[in-house]
This record gives sequence, structure tokens and C-alpha cells, in this order.
Amino acid sequence: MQSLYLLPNSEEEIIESYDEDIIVTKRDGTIIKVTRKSGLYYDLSAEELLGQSVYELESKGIFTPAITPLVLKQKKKVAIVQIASNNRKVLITGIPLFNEFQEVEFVISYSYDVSELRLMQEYLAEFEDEMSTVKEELALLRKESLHVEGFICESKSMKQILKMIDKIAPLQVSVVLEGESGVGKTALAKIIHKQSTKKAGPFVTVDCGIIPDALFKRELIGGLDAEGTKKIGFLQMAQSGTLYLQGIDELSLASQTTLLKELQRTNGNFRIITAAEQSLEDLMAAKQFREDLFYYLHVVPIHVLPLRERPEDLRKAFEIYLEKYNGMYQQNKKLSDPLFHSLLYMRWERNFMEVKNLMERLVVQSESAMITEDDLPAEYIQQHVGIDSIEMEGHPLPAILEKVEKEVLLKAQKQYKTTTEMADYLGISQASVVRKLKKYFD
Ligand SMILES: Nc1ncnc2c1ncn2[C@@H]1O[C@H](COP(=O)(O)OP(=O)(O)OP(=O)(O)O)[C@@H](O)[C@H]1O
Repeated sequence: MQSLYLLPNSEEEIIESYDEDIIVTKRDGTIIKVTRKSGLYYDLSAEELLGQSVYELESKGIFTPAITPLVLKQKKKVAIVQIASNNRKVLITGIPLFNEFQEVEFVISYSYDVSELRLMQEYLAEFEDEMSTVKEELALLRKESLHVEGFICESKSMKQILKMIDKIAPLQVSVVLEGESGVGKTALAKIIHKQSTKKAGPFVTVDCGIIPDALFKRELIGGLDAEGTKKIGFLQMAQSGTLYLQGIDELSLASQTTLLKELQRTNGNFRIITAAEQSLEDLMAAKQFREDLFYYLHVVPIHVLPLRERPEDLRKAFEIYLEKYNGMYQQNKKLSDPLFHSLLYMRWERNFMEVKNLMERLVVQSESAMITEDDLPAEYIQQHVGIDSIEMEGHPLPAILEKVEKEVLLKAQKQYKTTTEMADYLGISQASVVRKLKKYFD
């Protein structure tokens, strides 16, 4: 055992430098040193304690019990709980100080008011309870926000994307999702996160298009907000999870510089997924997207086709949303064949979001059980994908013809289930249909 020796300043009567309750007694039980705080728990002053015998204080019921005799007996560190005045519980720890003959020469003791500790413990227990409730709520919210309702994957292009995601999700590579609004970029980002090694971590979405340049850095790395409250930044929030940068194509060059600088400086432990409606490659060529940021983010590009080019998914979306809103509004409505057919040829600029919205409107607003073309809102009447929708300005004829060919193929694909039927309709060989489908839709 390592022995403790009292330093040679035993002439001093009060240990001035301590703000704790410390008492030193000789082995006969006489108190020889006290601190300013000593006696506080017993309604005595420090000076009143000096020179007194702990045995006497014990017999007067002030020290209940005294610690010195226990330390002398056990010759080791002892801890007990004393009941002080006002029924306060005080935790006393006594330590023996040995002389050169290994006899206990002095006992040094210090005390804490356990009542305060109790209060602290109660507060901590309450705090822990609250924390675990908050944690449970957070886990539930996280699960709900990551839930993608009935993900539709009937088209070949979406099947290929999911196959690719299976492969790359477990690797921490950056992914860029490109496609029109509402095609499912966010849904796919969530699927990547859920299949990744970061799935237990947070999924943090940053909507790049709505953060002004002046605030972008603070949003990324945190700082004081307008009210002076400290906010943590998105980069810290996303640690051990996924940082989803939505609308990256809307970020100004100034904010792009900030983003790259902060990503490189903080080198965070998260996966980055970005989403854009415009092609980042085109933006880079037009000098509207920084080349260094492009190569930082653009490791695995995934292009998501619009729904009008995924007829199998479009059909399924009509079916699923019709069922959903029929259920929600206790209806049993059906789409007439002509309506179904014209819906397949619409542009669906906002993709799934628009399909959902129209199905809900049709279920709610149509008068009879069979929804027909007459029930379509005005903006949907006479909407066709035709020559007018093909952009010709500034494009060479071969490019325009390719676009026409693609539209014609799409039309045939919507109308017929097999490539043989499509070939009959188009008057070309089946092999040619397969080759052309591969060229335009793979
Ligand atoms: N394959 C799918 N199957 C079923 N629902 C889908 C599918 N893809 C997307 N959705 C649903 O469509 C809606 C729009 O999808 P999402 O937000 O993922 O699109 P987005 O491309 O991120 O759009 P934006 O660019 O406007 O943010 C969401 O409610 C989403 O759950």
C-alpha cells in the first residue's frame, strides 16, 4: 500500500487555500486543521471545531458517527454517510496518513452534502428519461421520413437503377441523381442511405436552391443565428450519415466555392448524394458549375428518366394512386379505357407528384363511379406529346429526327405490350425495335 505523509506545515491552523470541507485529526482524535467550510454541515464555525475531540463530538451527537476511529481501526480509506443538522446526509471520506513506522499519524477527511447529490441524481434520472423519450421519438421520425411508400419499379430503366444502387450503396462513393422534378430522386437517395453502412446515422437534406449566398456558409458549418442562438451546421449534423444536397444545380458559383472549401476542410464522415434537374455536365460546359466541385461530387451519376418515358411505371402509378385515394375517400372509382389511354400520353412535367395530385382530384371531383375524359381538369384537355413538344430551335435535323423516333417508339411502347406487336405496328423488324429501344432507353 502507498502511504501518505502529512506535509510539514502542521503549525497552520486553517487550510486557507481549500474551498472544500476538509478536516485533519491527530490519532488521539483531536482536530488540528480545518478549512473555512468545516463545521458548516453541523452549524458550527471552523474555529469552533479546531482543537475539539471527534470522540466528544460523537458523544454529543454532532458527528454521527465520527470517521477518525473507523480509519484508525481499518488503516485504509473509509467512506460513510453522516446525518448532519437539518437531517442532511453528508458523505465523508477519511484517509489515513502514516508515519515512518507505518502507524496512522493523522486522518484527513473531506465531505460532500449528499442531499445536493441526491437532487442532482434525481435531475439526471429525469433528464435521462426525457432523453430516452426524445431518442425514441427521433428514431421514429427518422424511420417515417425515410419511408418511401410503395416504390414503383416496373420499368427496365428503374430496375437497372436499383441494380446499380445495390452495387454502390455499401460503398461510400458520392452519387449524383439527375432528372426532372418528381421523378423520384429523393426517394432513391433514401433507398441508397437505407442500404448503406451509414443507415443507422442521420439523413440530412439541404435544399441548396433556397439558401441565400450570405447564409450558406453558416448553414453548412453552423454559427449564431439572427437571435444569437448557436446553431449546428449541416456538415456536423450529417456526421456518420448521409448528406443529401438537393437542387445543387441551383447553387450560385459563390456558394459552390463555399461548399467545396468546407467539404474539403471538414472532410466529414458522411456519404454525399446530390440531386439536380439540369445536367451538371452541361452546366460545367457552360461555366455555371465549378469543374473541381463537379469531379468531387460526380463519382456515380444516375440519370432518372421522366415518367412519360417509363410507361410501365406510369401505368402502375395510376393503379396505385387510384387505389390509395379510393381507400382514403371511401370510393370505388375506376378510370375509363379512353381516359387511361390519354393519361398515358400526357407530359407529366412534375412526374409522380403530378400523377398523385391528378388521381386525388379525379377521385374527389368526378361525379360517377367511372371516371372519364370529361372529368379531366381544363389544363389536361388536349394535352398531347407531339411534334410541338419537340424542341427544334438550334438543333440539326438528325437530332430532331432522333427525338421524333424516340417519341414514336414511346407511343408504340405505351400501346403494345411486346416488341413483336410494336414491330408489327411500326412496320419494322422485331430486332430493329429491340435495338432502337436499347439505344433510346437503356
Ligand atoms: N418509384 C416510385 N414509386 C412510388 N412513388 C414514388 C416513386 N418515385 C417517387 N415517388 C414519390 O413521388 C414523390 C416525388 O418524389 P421525389 O421527392 O423523390 O422526387 P424528386 O425527383 O426528388 O423531386 P424534386 O426534384 O422536386 O425534389 C414522392 O412522394 C415520392 O415518394
